[in-house]
Amino acid sequence: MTTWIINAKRLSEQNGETEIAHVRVENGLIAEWREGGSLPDTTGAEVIDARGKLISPGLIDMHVHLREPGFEYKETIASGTESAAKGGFTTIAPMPNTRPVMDTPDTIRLVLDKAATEGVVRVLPYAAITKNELGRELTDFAALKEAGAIGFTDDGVGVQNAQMMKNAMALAKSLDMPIIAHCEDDSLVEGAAVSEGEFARKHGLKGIPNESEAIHVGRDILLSEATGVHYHVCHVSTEQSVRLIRLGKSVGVKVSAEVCPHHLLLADEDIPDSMDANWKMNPPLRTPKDVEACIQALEDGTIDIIVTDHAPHSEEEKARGMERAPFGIVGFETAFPLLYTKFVRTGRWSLDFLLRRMTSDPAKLFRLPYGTMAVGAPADLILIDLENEREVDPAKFLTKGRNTPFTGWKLYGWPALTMVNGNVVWTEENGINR
Ligand SMILES: NC(=O)N[C@@H](CC(=O)O)C(=O)O
Ligand SMILES: [Zn+2]
Ligand SMILES: [Zn+2]
Repeated sequence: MTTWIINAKRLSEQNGETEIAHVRVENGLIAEWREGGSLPDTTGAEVIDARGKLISPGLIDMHVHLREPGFEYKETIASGTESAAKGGFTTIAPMPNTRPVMDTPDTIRLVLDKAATEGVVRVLPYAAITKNELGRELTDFAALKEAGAIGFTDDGVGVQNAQMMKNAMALAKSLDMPIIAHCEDDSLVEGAAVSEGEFARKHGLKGIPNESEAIHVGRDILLSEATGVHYHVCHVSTEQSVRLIRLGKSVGVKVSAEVCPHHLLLADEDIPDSMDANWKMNPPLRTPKDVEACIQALEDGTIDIIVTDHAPHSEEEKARGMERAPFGIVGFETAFPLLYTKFVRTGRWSLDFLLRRMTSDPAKLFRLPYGTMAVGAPADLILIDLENEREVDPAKFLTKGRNTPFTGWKLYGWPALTMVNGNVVWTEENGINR
């Protein structure tokens, strides 16, 4: 089947300017690009008129929670991938903290099968480092890799024991697989819900200190140096972590890192006094100094990629209040508009920079054949409307989660069409297309 997307705005690789381009998609692959004003011959093809919207490789999100199996009331593979498609994501990597935990080949296969039959975007699952994410016994890495896992992580909790982490890294290295780490030292956290700082002091709450994250980052960089594994730090939120990752990179350790939109845009002092638990996530919102450190780290390449850490929870769970509600906020349907509006439209970043950190950079880091619009590549393409301002309205989300601190924010940069493997899976006009 042939599809032409005509009259799209494309960023030029040479100078970052935009130019009008037309792309032919053939059998799921990008087949041909034409530049300029004159239209190609589209006889016999399906034609999508982009009407000047931006065309980009589909976004790639290497840290998400789809909740299936086990927590279908929070999200399913169907609802989560639909939400991803609406957010412009064509490839997503779900975390294994499901029920059961994705710690066996069968669970990995179940997720892949469900994604193939019920999902609308590409799903690349991680498997757990330890059985049931309890930190006691390693999973069968070789069998999990064989089943289709793309890396190992106990996201949701930190691996508390250094020897366990070192063994995991050595085994992952022998299989040429990455270790992805949620960095959190439990002994320093002790049931706190928000960061140690302004907000915690004002409300007399126990705080999560910055060191609880950075201690694991520092430990694991040393273990990565010792084992040679590709070690990837989840959701960096502190200036201290940034400093350690920068140091690790400077001495040649294979360390990489990711950051979430909320840690680039919000600080603990922004949390409303109403103690709305839609502002509760792990790691917590830190100080403005940490926020600026994360932004600069992303800019200078210390932090490699942007992820959402899309973490849906039910309204009932989030209504339990700041101290009792679970950690996490949804992310797919606000990520690009937030960053485009707050960093590109304000002039701090180029559009090219933002897109690279959400497309080609994650693809390169995890050696995936996506995140590119080169001829021959899978046609994972999105159209983005850069001109129209719209308000964030959780009632319109496709995710089951309504847990976002960004309700009411007025943003630009809304995805308008998402194509995966040459199939249009979502459009703004007609919604999901299976
Ligand atoms: N980020 C969160 O606040 N929550 C995540 C777990 C995690 O990413 O650590 C979740 O599974 O809900
Ligand atoms: Zn985590
Ligand atoms: Zn997570």
